Amino acid sequence: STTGDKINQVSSSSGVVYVHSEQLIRLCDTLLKVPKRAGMVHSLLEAYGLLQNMTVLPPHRTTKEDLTVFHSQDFVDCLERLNQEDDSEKNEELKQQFGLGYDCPTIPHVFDFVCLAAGATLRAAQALVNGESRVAINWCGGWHHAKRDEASGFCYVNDVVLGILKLREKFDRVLYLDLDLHHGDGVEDAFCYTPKVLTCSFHKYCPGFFPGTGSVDDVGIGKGKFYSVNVPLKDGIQDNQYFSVFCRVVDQLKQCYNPSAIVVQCGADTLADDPMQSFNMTPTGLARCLHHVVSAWQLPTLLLGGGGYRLANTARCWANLTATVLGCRLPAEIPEHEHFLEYGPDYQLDVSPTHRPNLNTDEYIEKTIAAITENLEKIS
Ligand SMILES: CN(c1ccc(C(=O)NO)cc1)S(=O)(=O)c1ccc(-c2ccccn2)s1
Ligand SMILES: [Zn+2]
Repeated sequence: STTGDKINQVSSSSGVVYVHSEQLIRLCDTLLKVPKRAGMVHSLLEAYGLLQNMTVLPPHRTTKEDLTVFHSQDFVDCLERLNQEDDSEKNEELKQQFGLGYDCPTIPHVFDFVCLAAGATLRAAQALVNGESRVAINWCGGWHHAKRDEASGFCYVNDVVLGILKLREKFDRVLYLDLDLHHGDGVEDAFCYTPKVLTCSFHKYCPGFFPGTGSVDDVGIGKGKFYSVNVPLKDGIQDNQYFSVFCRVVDQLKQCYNPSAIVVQCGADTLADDPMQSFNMTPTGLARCLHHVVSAWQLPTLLLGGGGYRLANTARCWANLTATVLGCRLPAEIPEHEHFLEYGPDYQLDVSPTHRPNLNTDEYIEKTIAAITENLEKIS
């Protein structure tokens, strides 16, 4: 019947995998810096009817072996030991050793969280490797600061590195784009010696701002030299200027690196009104950037979450990005659903920029892009 055809037509044509499970949401909702955010994101996607257009798959339950593909055995053993909430003295010293102190306090069931968050990114990457879809999404991933043997910057596991290593089983050259407000240091460090993964991070860069790395002169090492790209920006940047910088950089990367797959970390702490009070972006601005690479390039694409501390705005942003890759428009009114009241007082999908000075002068932007262009000439 035509109805049946229409339903088949929608699911097969979108070719988007969305990794989800109630347990994944439950564990992510316990994260101290983004409490309940995972549940808000998922229920907004559901309220907008976006889940019907995607293939929803459960995360892999990763084993310790899956995690030690990148992380050290000692670090993974420590996370497993801390899984039961246990604040005994002997653990205090152990925690310090693995960065589980200040920014990354141990949450209950931290090992269960790590296994499912990484497992969701690995299942998404596997879908691209298997050819099950062209786009795969894990909004519970994108923890880009975690190091091989240390938690850092609210990140307990580097699911991004694990996902990229999974993609490398099939794709020769992986381009990593990090749109989070913060430098994607953990991912850059993991791949700074190899030309097989080109990491490109757009982030706030100024004295004293976490993590402090990611200057334009930070280009990678050895065989990886010029395969780390950094786009350091100042406070107050808005949609149009960001989109212009974004296109001028990524179009060069497409041309001179010719990636076979891309990974985009879509951290939403760049949005206007985020508690980080830094950039002045809107979900529409980020969606234009994503559309430029995902829809125009038609490459296997892995989309991940990240920062974003105004929780309703982060949900608005990732719903917008999900609709963008599905090619469908969302009504401007937030639909009635469990978390509806969190979207007051306007209950609108879009977020407006605030009135804040933009410190990114045209001269600064031109100088930065010129330096990046000069570096990229070395790999053309
Ligand atoms: C540990 N830090 C990070 C690390 C990573 C991020 C991040 O989002 N990375 O993508 C943000 C802050 S930090 O030292 O800058 C901060 C800790 C707490 C911060 C805070 C908390 C509330 C409002 C504003 N800032 S910033
Ligand atoms: Zn961030």
